[in-house]
Amino acid sequence: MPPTPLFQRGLSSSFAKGGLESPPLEKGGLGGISSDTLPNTLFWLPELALCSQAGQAALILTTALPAKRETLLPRWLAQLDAIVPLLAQPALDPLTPAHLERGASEPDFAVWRELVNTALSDIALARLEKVVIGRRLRLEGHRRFDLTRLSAALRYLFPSCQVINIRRGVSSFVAATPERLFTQCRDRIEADALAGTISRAEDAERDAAMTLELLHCEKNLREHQVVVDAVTAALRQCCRHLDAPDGPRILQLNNAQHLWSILRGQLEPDVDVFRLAELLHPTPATNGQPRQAARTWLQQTEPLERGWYTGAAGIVAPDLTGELWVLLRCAQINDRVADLYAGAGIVTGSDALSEWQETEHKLAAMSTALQFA
Ligand SMILES: C=C(O[C@H]1C=CC=C(C(=O)O)[C@@H]1O)C(=O)O
Repeated sequence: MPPTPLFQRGLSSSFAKGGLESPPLEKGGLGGISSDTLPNTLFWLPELALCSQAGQAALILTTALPAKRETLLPRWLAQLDAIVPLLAQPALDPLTPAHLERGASEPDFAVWRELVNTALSDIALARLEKVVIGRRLRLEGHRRFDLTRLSAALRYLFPSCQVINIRRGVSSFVAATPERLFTQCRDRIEADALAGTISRAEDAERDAAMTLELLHCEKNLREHQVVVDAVTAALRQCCRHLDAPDGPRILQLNNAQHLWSILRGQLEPDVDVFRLAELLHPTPATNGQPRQAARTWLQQTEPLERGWYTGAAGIVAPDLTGELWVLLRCAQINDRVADLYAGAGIVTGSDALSEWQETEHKLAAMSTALQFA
């Protein structure tokens, strides 16, 4: 029986929320960025936070000092009066699925094929072991996307994923990600290694055969092992004890199935969420291996501004422990326009067309949900 996870998959407590784009902290700070765009790092300290964990609930109230007690209490009570009824709101009536216009892919397939072949040559020359190439697809709706409905659709379609919705002015970044960077609870850490993908089949027998195929596919197992090794090496730098990797097992989503290992360890004292993010992000599930060579390769070769795609977002508790998720299966949304992102890991044995098809399956996660938004 697999060990019980520290937290169920999902944000289980909430205090400060943070996020960063990928690669983090390389394109200047927050200064000069309008409130309608997503800067490279965001950190929110909510005035009201409702937490529930292990059967206990708490309300955390925060204010900037100096503050007057006489005005603070009525303000918090008014905010609670406004928020609490929203928690019990009935589900929205479903909309009919909308047709979405498919726009350009950046890169298109011809350029993608060249990129994959360049990556394969660099891998053959031992400049890289693995690199994850990303693409962006624009979809346009006939109505303005409703983000509440979108989150509801994503939660329904992807119950094992973490739905993240970062709103800033007219621009939003939404993800239903299957990949947790880590969960830290006191001195324990759990991190996901998620890499190696096959699609799903409608027919149950065929679907089961595909699962077996993935579990025994040499190329996918190698692609996965690169991530397990890199996460293990990162955790060794901050753990006094590491369990043997738990996996690979299969994580099944309705549009794809992945090889998934969980890495667990006991942390050295005083390791906080920021140190863990620095050590673990980005893993070779989104960047490549060796880390710096892959990052340089992507900066020089990938014709794409990734923005928040492959960045990370999550929560930081008052004791500076927390949980971060990798921003995958995501879209940047502005009114009726959504830019969807997906990528695929390239290792020896990868083929441009199958990797492209894999990104199509990954993009389908968000495009399906957007039809109902
Ligand atoms: C980079 C993505 O997925 C990662 C996570 C799971 C499987 C992956 C793969 O098989 O390539 C990727 O490493 C993405 O969804 O854009």
